[in-house]
Amino acid sequence: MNFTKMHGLGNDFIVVEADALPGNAAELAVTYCDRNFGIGADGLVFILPSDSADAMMRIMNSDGSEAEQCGNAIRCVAKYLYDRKRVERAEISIQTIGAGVQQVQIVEQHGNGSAKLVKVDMGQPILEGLQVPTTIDQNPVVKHRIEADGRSFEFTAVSMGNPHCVIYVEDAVHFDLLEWGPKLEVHPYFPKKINVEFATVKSKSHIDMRVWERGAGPTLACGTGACATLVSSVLNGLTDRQATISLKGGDLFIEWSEADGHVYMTGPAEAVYQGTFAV
Ligand SMILES: N[C@@H](CCC[C@H](N)C(=O)O)C(=O)O
Repeated sequence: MNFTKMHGLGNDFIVVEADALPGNAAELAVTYCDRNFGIGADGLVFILPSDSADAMMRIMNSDGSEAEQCGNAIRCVAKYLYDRKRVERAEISIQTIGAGVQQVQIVEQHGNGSAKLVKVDMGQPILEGLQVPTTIDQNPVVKHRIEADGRSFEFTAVSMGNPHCVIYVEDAVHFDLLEWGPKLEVHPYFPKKINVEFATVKSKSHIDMRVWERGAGPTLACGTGACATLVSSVLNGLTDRQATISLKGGDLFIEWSEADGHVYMTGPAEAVYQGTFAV
């Protein structure tokens, strides 16, 4: 199988174009996402035919679980389709499992010649607690207390098609992600587990964020996590509706539009190399 290694801000993927999802997709993800015995990646992404969009994206986390949506991967898929002229327009539609068909735009990066950014209409966030899903019947779930291993946090729950729990801490950059991420990911509040974002608001338009991803662990960036963090920060009265989210791998620009209630994410996507692997 041919693959292209791609990343969005260091959140990296093995990207494969195929006619159908292989029956052993989960096993392939575990094998080839392994950073020592495989190619190494946070996820295995399939670009498949779609009846309702230019293409369909399906993503397996590095532990083999399937995610409903992935913000950094959708930018990579759009860039792949554009660069290979599979779609000869700057507006590309991509079908996802958890967030329907999303519109993606390839945009010029201001003041940087031919470099391109990718802007995605990530749709409306889901805020009903039971829909995120959490076990909490509230809408929205904001500043809700959660206890893990003797420590207590406050979280806000947001789904961008996939579930997120946003927690504000004093210093997200130096926060002990490896200790608290895995404990919160599997908390009983979250029937489908959860992606955990630790955030520090620097100003009304700037947030530092670090992420522990469901099924992948600590990654350098999370697009849906950045969207969830901005939505949470607006709900908590901490920021404006537009902000730069600084992740370990770089910055994403996120806007929660007042006009249509959709979240828009803008950031880079890069291809690194190509290869083949055995199925
Ligand atoms: N890195 C992603 C999210 C990937 C899926 C996630 N681990 C999940 O299981 O929901 C992003 O950029 O959004």
